[in-house]
Amino acid sequence: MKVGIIGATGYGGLELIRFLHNHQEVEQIDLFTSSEEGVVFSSKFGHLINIADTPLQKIDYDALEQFDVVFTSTPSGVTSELLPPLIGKGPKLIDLSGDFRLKDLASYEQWYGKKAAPAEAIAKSVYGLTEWNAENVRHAPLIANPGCYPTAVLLSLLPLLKNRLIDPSFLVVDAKSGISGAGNKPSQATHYSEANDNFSIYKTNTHQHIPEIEQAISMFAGIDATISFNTHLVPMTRGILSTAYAPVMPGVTEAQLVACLQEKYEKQPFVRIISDANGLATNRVKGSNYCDIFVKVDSRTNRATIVSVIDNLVKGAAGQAIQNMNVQFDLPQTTGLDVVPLFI
Ligand SMILES: NC(=O)C1=CN([C@@H]2O[C@H](COP(=O)(O)OP(=O)(O)OC[C@H]3O[C@@H](n4cnc5c(N)ncnc54)[C@H](OP(=O)(O)O)[C@@H]3O)[C@@H](O)[C@H]2O)C=CC1
Ligand SMILES: CC(=O)N[C@@H](CCC(=O)OP(=O)(O)O)C(=O)O
Repeated sequence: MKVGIIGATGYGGLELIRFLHNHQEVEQIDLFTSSEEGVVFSSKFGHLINIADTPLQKIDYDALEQFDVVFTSTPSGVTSELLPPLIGKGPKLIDLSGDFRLKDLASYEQWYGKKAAPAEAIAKSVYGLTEWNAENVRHAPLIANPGCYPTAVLLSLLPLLKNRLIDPSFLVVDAKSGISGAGNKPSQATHYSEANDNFSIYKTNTHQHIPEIEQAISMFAGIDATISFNTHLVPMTRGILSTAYAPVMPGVTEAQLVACLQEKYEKQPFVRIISDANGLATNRVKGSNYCDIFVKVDSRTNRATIVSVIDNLVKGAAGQAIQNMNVQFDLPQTTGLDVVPLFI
């Protein structure tokens, strides 16, 4: 397979290269840039010497049409303009940004504060939450790869919501992310002296992933839910830990919640249901495509505590994107992604 990556110099792009390099069906990886044409990639990223010694190429439609797959890992507002002319032209398109996730254009413009992609292009995109949408992913010309937080939140909540085991009218999600979630562009919030030894809430009640999570709950669980969702910055590089709270439906036991999650994911290679929360931490999945999930009912409040962890750059971005590529090319989902988490 011949693969192109636009946004290769970003964190998502670097993770795509790391996994695609070890993917046995990928024989060529070309790297594209909007700002550093001609720069030899390994001269910029020394850890890739003898691995990616090719020059960065200018983004060019004729060149892009020759690939089997084009990944885009660019800031929001870029692919809404860049990708529509390429849809159906040859390569499968897998977009890591939020530009094609929301089916409602007004919602995108409200939450992202940017102009939405053309309606016809959005209509052709398929939401790439692999464990829930593989059949549609297989045939899609354009995959909207899910956001990092929505991946962690949805994988843990959807089975319980779909089976009506928890009450969707009171869903509270408290999520925390490592700093690489903000990408490679420095900012005040990610400045070492302000992020290190600190813990902060951000985008309070206004995070752009709220409509994405609500849309997916409607799409996959058939429920119109309104969630409380907040995000926090943790002084670590990678990882997301999401803690959700929801009332348990009358008569439902903890054992039923666990069984529901186990049944949904028993044949899915990347989702693991954990029986003991002790040790449930981002380092269990660091560098890997795993999502680990734990559920426990608080018998005093009759509310369930539902916890999930992912690596934001892998299952939350590049790993899931390659998992979707594997589905599209009828390869085992684990191809190129079968790595042991780093842990330390
Ligand atoms: N970081 C994460 O954990 C996650 C990120 N995402 C999403 O994935 C996308 C990429 O994220 P991330 O890798 O962190 O971002 P980065 O900021 O690290 O990298 C983005 C890259 O996009 C390229 N770029 C910037 N502007 C343009 C443009 N106008 N046209 C083409 N390319 C451009 C840049 O490369 P160059 O200058 O060489 O063109 C840059 O290196 C974002 O939309 C992000 O929201 C999704 C899930 C998780
Ligand atoms: C820590 C941090 O800043 N994380 C980013 C993740 C953004 C992201 O992944 O953006 P899209 O999915 O919307 O493209 C954030 O919370 O906005």
